[in-house]
Amino acid sequence: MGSLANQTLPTIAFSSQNLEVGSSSWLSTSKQVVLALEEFGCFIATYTNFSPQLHHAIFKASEELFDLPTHVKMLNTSDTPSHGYVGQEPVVPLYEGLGIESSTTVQGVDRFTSLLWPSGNETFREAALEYSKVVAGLDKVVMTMVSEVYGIRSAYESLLEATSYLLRFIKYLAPVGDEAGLGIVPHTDKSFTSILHQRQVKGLQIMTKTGDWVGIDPSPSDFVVMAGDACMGFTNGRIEPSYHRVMIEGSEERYSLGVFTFIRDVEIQVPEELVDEDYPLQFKPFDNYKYIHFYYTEEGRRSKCPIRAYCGI
Ligand SMILES: O=C(O)CCC(=O)C(=O)O
Ligand SMILES: [Fe+2]
Repeated sequence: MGSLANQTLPTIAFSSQNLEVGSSSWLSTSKQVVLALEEFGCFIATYTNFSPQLHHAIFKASEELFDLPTHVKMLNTSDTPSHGYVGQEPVVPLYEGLGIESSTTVQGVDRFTSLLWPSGNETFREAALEYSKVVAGLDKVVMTMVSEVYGIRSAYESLLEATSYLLRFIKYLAPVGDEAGLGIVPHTDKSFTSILHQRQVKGLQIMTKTGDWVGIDPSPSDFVVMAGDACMGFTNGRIEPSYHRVMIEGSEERYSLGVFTFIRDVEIQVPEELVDEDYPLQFKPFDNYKYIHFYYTEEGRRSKCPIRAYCGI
């Protein structure tokens, strides 16, 4: 238990062949997606719509962002915990992150860019918007597949309309000394879904149902697609969120990116199709953002399964 297992997560390729909704390869990929999410809460997606140019552009933009003085980065504030600038935290001293809310919209990206670069930064702006849109496209494909397999397309489509995207830029310092350093504590995301992308330096680890940590190697075309706590509340417990952490080794800084989806202004409710004898109703309707605030209370922090503590039946 707790060791680093020599195991790999399922890898699923998303190419022009299986992206055609309703085609036979789309259906078989959908089943693979659901199996992977039910077993691991996540999987590795290789996405052909993602170009190496965009990979380079977004990480160059990230370096430029982190090179700004700390007092400028701290301008990135938010009403929602962990959505704005986080850095120099005693529990995770290697971690630094910034977030763009509504990052698939011109307004969201413009607001962030002009706050940090008052005289503008066109290359950053373009890379952030393009990256968010491409990754949001992958998220939509994945969740449409899940909703098709579960027979809940219309329930998912209502949530899709209310989806808000948060793009987080993350940087970890190299640990001092030879020991691996904790980059981010073991946790599940408070999101509906999360899509992570890493550059060069590995560090992301996922816990399997047998309690082993599995490391995920970075690749320029790979994304880690994860279910968050809100997805468990929607799927009536069928898909459990992925428990993960970051351990940093070696002398290189690590850069990663996360696109997190959250459902805004409408309550997440278990579709009636997902309630049966095997899965009696497990969650009351809940608000994704109120849930985040609950998580940051004493009770939320102490709870072993905060989503059940918040709205479990
Ligand atoms: O840096 C990573 O790869 C993971 C980040 C993460 O888990 C998070 O921001 O919630
Ligand atoms: Fe996470």
